[in-house]
Amino acid sequence: MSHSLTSVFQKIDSLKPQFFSRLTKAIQIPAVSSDESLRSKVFDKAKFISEQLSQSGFHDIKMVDLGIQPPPISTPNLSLPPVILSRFGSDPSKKTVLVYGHYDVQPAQLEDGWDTEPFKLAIDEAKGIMKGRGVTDDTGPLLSWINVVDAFKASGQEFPVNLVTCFEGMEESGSLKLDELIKKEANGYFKGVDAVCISDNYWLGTKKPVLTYGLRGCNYYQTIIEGPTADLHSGIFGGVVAEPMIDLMQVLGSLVDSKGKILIDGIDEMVAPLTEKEKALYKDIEFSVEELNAATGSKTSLYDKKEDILMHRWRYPSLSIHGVEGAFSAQGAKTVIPAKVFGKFSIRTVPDMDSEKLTSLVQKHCDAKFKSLNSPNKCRTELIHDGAYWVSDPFNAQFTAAKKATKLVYGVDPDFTREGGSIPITLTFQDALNTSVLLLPMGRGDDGAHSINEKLDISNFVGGMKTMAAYLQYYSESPEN
Ligand SMILES: NCC(=O)N[C@@H](Cc1c[nH]cn1)C(=O)O
Ligand SMILES: [Zn+2]
Ligand SMILES: [Zn+2]
Repeated sequence: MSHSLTSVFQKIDSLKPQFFSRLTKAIQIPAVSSDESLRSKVFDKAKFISEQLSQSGFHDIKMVDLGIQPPPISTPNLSLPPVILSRFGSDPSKKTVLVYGHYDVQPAQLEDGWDTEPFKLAIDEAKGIMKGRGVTDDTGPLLSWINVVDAFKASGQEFPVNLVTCFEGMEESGSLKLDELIKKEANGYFKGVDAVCISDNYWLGTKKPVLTYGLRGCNYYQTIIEGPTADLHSGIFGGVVAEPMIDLMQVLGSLVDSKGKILIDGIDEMVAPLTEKEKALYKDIEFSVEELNAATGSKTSLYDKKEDILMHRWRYPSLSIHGVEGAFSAQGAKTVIPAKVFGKFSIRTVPDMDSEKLTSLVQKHCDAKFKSLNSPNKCRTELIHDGAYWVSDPFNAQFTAAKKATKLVYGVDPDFTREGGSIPITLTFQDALNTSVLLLPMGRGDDGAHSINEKLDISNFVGGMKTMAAYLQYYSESPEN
């Protein structure tokens, strides 16, 4: 290892208490982008992050206002959270790396089944884990870029690249309007960016580090069914009015079967065929059905073979039903007929699916199913947001640098994986900035992102920061862009 990286790694180890403290302060802000009542908290977290950037010596810090959130939305004139742009260094002789992350988080409540308060970071050094909403997705990795700068500075080593940050607060809600900003700033704030790195996904399993070159996209829908003008007593009106929830259950139930097969006509035809070359890639990836079962805490896998699991996570679409707004969902036994219900579902998209065509197939399917019910209620299905899939070629300078960095930190070559989740803005970065994008995950496949008891292993936090540092160093030394 080069002398400079040795001393940076030592600083990453010795600054750990400061990094814990920074993470603790960030996690306690409930920056849930999907909860309109918590929007001010998302703004508070943006402010906290900009203060951290400033304290660590970043400059040209801009809190970019993206305006008002577009519909569908319940709160009128709700402002979108700012995008935080900043720089560390502007030396024309160095390469420039843009790092993207998101500071918003998924909702979380103790009652959902968390062992500890979700918005209070629980650090268990004995077990080697930290628990809290956002710790792995994506607050921990986002702050790590700032931590890495601190470690270089404390070690007295020159920072190897110019760093540009693009941190957003709406990723968990579709990255609304970020597209426009990136296109607008491609020749402005982002001019001269050589590479984009995103740390916002996970290792496939729990042992082997990975580098990621593909993501599925996500089209998120709601089917709205309305009838009575107000919720009704089911003893008085049950059996004599058409109930929106009964209609909705049938529409939602017609979308997918229990084996995960999507029942909407025309979708299979849009999926790129599997080639022999691609098929061969799956066999060398380290993963098993046992790892999947361990991550879900159950034996509910639809497939036994590794190849089937990976293909259905990475290269085939899936449809998930998430919940119903407007319906009774609390404890107890409320005898209500909900008057207006919003059924939420999403489709993870893959090459070569077209978002607009998909939406028209989904609407056609839902309309036809509802019509077949002969209900007097009203039904419509709308797209809430969509985000593109992304698949790239992992044989370039930054993947090579990240591979070398991973080997240095973890002692093994990483697997090259795709991801079942989505980061809507990835393709926009690649196209608008005309650069390669690297996904450099920090956490493990069993971290529980979006779930209860979200965690990040301390070894992954520290190892992840060292990998980031070494990747930047090696990329800066690469003869190619
Ligand atoms: N860590 C990435 C992530 O969790 N992404 C979200 C993004 C999203 C939200 N709605 C649509 N896409 C994901 O669910 O994959
Ligand atoms: Zn994320
Ligand atoms: Zn997420």
